[in-house]
Amino acid sequence: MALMPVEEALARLLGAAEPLAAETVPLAEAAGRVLAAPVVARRTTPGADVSAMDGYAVRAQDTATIPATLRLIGESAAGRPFPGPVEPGTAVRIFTGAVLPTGADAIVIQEDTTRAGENVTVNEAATIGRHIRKAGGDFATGETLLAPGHKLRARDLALVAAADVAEVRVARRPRVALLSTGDELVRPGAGAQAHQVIVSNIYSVSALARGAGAEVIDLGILPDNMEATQRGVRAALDGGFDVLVTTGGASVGDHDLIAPALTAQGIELAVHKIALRPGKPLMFGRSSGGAGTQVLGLPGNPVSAHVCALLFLVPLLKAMQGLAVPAQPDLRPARLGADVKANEQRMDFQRAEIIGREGDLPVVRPLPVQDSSMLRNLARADVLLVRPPHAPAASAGDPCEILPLED
Ligand SMILES: Nc1nc2c(c(=O)[nH]1)N[C@H]1C(S)=C(S)[C@@H](COP(=O)(O)OP(=O)(O)OC[C@H]3O[C@@H](n4cnc5c(N)ncnc54)[C@H](O)[C@@H]3O)O[C@H]1N2
Ligand code: MOO
Repeated sequence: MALMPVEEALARLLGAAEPLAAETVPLAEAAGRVLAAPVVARRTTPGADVSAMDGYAVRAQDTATIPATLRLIGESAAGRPFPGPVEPGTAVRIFTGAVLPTGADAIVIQEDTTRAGENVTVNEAATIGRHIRKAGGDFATGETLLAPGHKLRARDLALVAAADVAEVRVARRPRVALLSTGDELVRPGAGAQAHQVIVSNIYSVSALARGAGAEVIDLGILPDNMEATQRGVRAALDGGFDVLVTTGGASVGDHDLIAPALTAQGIELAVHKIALRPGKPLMFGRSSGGAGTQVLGLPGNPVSAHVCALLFLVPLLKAMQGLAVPAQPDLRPARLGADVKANEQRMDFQRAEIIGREGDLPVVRPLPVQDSSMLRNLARADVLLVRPPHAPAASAGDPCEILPLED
């Protein structure tokens, strides 16, 4: 059976992504949020010419012949400017960040002076503008500092604050609900027996979603019966979430109920089964009623769920917040550190380790176990080695592509 290419599935998913409404948040809560409006400076910074060093504000021409002894007439400290002008033959004691007094055109650092009471002797000639930060040298009132679609990083927050902007317009956080399915599933620490399986994939999937800016709510585990699955899915769709992520029950077995349950809720699956390993049973649809929840059905196998969340959920959440998202998986160049076999029709994301570097490129080698239920190698992997559909066999040293595992 021909499976949908990963690129097409991603294009359908991102094509259905609608931008979230904007909200205003105080700067202290804005880290990691995506701007919905530009940040425009509300002040010029520095607000005046200021000293960059501790020393003396002088007229440079007074120091043309050294040593030059000047009369101290006052002090300019940060927040307490000196009121009067610096006349010829005088100097003002000044500290880092303090406003340059009128008349002065240079700073002499204190290491280059000798102080004697009310006089200061300058031992190094000053040049005009030396150690002075000009007014507006950083930015000026009315300048656009950050554009919409920009994710606020720690350093941006300092810039926004310095621009006298106390709150920012950002995209609302996507609200994501997680629904696990499977009679065999129990919570970690709840005394799982041999025939049971511990719910693991939701922890990695929620961490990825939170890392992409979402608020995540775990709606629990549904048993493998149609009625309960229908009820659970309906309740989740009524919850007003932006995205519903289901895990498990995505494949073709008798107990794989997610696709029929979604269909019964009127959701048309725009994606169902893709040319991806791990992650073939991935499905995606959008509920037409209410909040228009996007539904992403992830396979139960925890490696498959994680890879699908990286490839699909993370870009979807970013796009909803207004971030620019590549139309294709964001692959990076690398070199093979081992021979690899020819690939079949599914794009293959193999857990791999970085074993060295060749020039700028990492050299990567697939880990020996690629089973999509095995978590130790996923945790151990440095990257995913990507093998395109129908790629021929390749040798150590050949170019290849990788997908970073953490954002
Ligand atoms: N005849 C076929 N069988 C299967 C196919 C196929 O095409 N034809 N596809 C296989 C592929 S590929 C995958 S991947 C799996 C995924 O199937 P499901 O999404 O239906 O997942 P389940 O059957 O519910 O579970 C699979 C496996 O994962 C465990 N699981 C489920 N949920 C969780 C969870 N929240 N945390 C940890 N582990 C979980 C579950 O116990 C199973 O062991 O189907 C293949 N079969
Ligand atoms: O594609 Mo499944 O995800 O092989 O394990």
